[in-house]
Amino acid sequence: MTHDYGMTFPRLRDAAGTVWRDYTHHAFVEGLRDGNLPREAFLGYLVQDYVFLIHFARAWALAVTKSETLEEMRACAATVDALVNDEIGLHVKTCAAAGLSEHDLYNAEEHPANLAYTRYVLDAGHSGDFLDLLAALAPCVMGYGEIGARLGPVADDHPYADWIRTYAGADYQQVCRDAGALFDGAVTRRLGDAPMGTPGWTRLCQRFTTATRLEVSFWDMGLSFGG
Ligand SMILES: Cc1ncc(CN)c(N)n1
Repeated sequence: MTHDYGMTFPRLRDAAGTVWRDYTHHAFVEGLRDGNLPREAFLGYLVQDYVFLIHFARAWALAVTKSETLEEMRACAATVDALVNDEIGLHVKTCAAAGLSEHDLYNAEEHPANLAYTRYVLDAGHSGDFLDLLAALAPCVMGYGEIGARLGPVADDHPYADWIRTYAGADYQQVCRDAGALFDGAVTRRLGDAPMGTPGWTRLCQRFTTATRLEVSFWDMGLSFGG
């Protein structure tokens, strides 16, 4: 499946092998698709995902500081904005309907799977360079883009219509295309026109695949809330 998320992303996705499918076709995702995911699993996941997005936005803010060009800074800053001002609105609205305030969400205790993922991404940025960080960030952005595109469009009475529409929607798909263009430009700038085969490329593949595995663990965590 291709959604015009640039050239770098599909190469890293292919290098990740079956782990990518484990993530994008996980039982949790299939439960969202057919509507049979238990509500407790969804809400437990959503609370954790709110906290995830807070730390994920911190990681994109770190990417602003690791940028080498104004164009890179602007693209990373726009992603911080999309996370804390758009995507998170889904979580706030859905959880409010279930009786949870944003204060409750912000102060929720982090599940170890959540902690492992977000701190891995932040560490990729602290211990590595801009590309290390982008490679760790990419599975999150583009994976949900692929999932949303596959699960949408959806009927109004689907139990997970809001979630699916958020990721299938034009705004989120644009975030994915912008991130893909950012990634392509950053790779060309730092690794040249033929990045595959460079030592830097091998590291990117490792970062991307590890972050994808952490996405699988995140869905596993979500299912564990289902009782
Ligand atoms: C764990 C996770 N991964 C990705 C996304 C999509 N931004 C998300 N909300 N949560």
